[in-house]
Amino acid sequence: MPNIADQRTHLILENYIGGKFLPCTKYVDAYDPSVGEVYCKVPDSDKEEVDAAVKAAKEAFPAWSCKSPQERSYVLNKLADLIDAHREEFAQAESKDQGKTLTYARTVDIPRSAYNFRFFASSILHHTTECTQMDHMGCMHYTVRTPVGVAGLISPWNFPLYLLTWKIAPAIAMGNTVVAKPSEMTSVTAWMMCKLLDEAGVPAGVVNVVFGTGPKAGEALVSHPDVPLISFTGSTATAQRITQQSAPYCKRLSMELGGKNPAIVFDDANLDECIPTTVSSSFSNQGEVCLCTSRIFVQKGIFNEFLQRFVEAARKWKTGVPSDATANMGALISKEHLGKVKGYVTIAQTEGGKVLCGEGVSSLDLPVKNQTGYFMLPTVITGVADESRCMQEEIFGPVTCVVPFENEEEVIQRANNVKYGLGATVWSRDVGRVHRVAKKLQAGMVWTNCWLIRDLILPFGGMKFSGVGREGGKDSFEFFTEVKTITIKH
Ligand SMILES: NC(=O)C1=CN([C@@H]2O[C@H](COP(=O)(O)OP(=O)(O)OC[C@H]3O[C@@H](n4cnc5c(N)ncnc54)[C@H](O)[C@@H]3O)[C@@H](O)[C@H]2O)C=CC1
Ligand SMILES: N/C(=C\C=C\C(=O)O)C(=O)O
Repeated sequence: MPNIADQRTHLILENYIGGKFLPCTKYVDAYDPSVGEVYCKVPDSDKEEVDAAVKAAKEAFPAWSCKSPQERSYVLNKLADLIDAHREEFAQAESKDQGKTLTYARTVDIPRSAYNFRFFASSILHHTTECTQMDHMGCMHYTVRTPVGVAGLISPWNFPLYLLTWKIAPAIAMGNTVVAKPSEMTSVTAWMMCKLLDEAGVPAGVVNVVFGTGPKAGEALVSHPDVPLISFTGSTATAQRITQQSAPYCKRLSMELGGKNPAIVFDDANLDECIPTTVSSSFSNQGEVCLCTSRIFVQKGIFNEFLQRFVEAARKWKTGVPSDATANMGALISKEHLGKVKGYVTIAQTEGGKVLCGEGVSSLDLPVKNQTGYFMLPTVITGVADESRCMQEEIFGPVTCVVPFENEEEVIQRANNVKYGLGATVWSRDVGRVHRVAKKLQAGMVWTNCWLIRDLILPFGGMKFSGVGREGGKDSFEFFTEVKTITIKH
């Protein structure tokens, strides 16, 4: 396994098709966001490479889909063990490729990537199907589930290995074969994972990874007639494009998209818990998490106290080089993305907002070699109207807005007043209120008095423009399998 952090020349990735690493004729550049320099060449795959990968996946399907759940489970567990055994190399690579802190990659991304395989290795052993009796007709009905075929998996750059394995693991556990396309900006850990597949016992062709851009490799996969199912995580705009492109083939789609997630803080909230958790929910992973809080509604009676304590805590949330063990936040993914996120701070000011800390208020303290990196301070804004762009659009960076509210009915209506519906947090000691509010919020996931505690057995996904369908436990089982009803007259 190469140590990416020690790489002195450009790393050159290869596609992984039919169990073989294959060079490409063209490449795109991938940057190290902490210095703003190219360090990796990623295959710029096109239809030809995608066709070859789909062919390999199609050929591998009959044998893999006939294996027992126990056999597939064994392979998935082995792969999880191998990722764990190489956890440090993976974490170093993820941090360099994505800009996130090494601590975050070590404690979140990579352990959870291994766990994705472990979780679906176990869950595939415990699924059951339905059976009903119709004695008056002398028959019984039951259902069977079979894998769908070649799954097309498209993943983004914010949790490169974690979100890719969140798709690969259930797909192959259920007996599908896959063609995956990671983000062209963060492809390294997917390539490293391919190096472990053979040793884990994944037969050639079961997992194929084609690297490249969305418009070329991504669209070739989406519009391939032999790929009946697409699981996608990324932006709403891309999801709309995928929906259009796959429409002629009536593909099965699962879409996990953006968010504009509210935190609602009632006046009886435990601020000692709420403030550090809301700082973390706003700025974790540089705010590059679909579930990050970006609108904080605080009840009027505690608004001033909350704001003062929240800004104080945000100022202590340290932006630093990814290897700095004391840093809470590393670099953003790209120069363009940094420009976009900073642009929202300017927009907020033109819309009457006041920047209380972060961008434009304090300056960054970074080593000389990192001054060309894509860093930004955690930024808190207040004084913006609900209709302002910062309160409506997904920023996907370390920028959050804090605004006051009067009462329960009003805040529910205001929290729901966006096109997204992914996650929300509610802070209150009143159990009745928590239940009422959680039920009325238009969000796929509501955390009360906490944030982002996950049980992978439960549904994950959003409503409105935040997604189509759910994944996790039973939902992944249903998405990655076809159901058939069989009737027997006895
Ligand atoms: N999980 C989430 O909610 C994420 C949301 N975003 C949002 O999206 C914005 C743009 O980020 P991008 O990286 O450009 O996201 P994106 O949606 O363009 O990219 C996600 C994946 O889709 C692929 N892709 C792009 N166009 C495609 C197409 N036409 N057909 C098939 N695949 C395609 C990309 O190559 C990548 O693998 C971010 O600023 C953020 O607001 C980005 C990443 C993750
Ligand atoms: N899907 C995303 C995050 C998932 C986090 C988790 O499972 O804990 C995203 O940011 O796209």
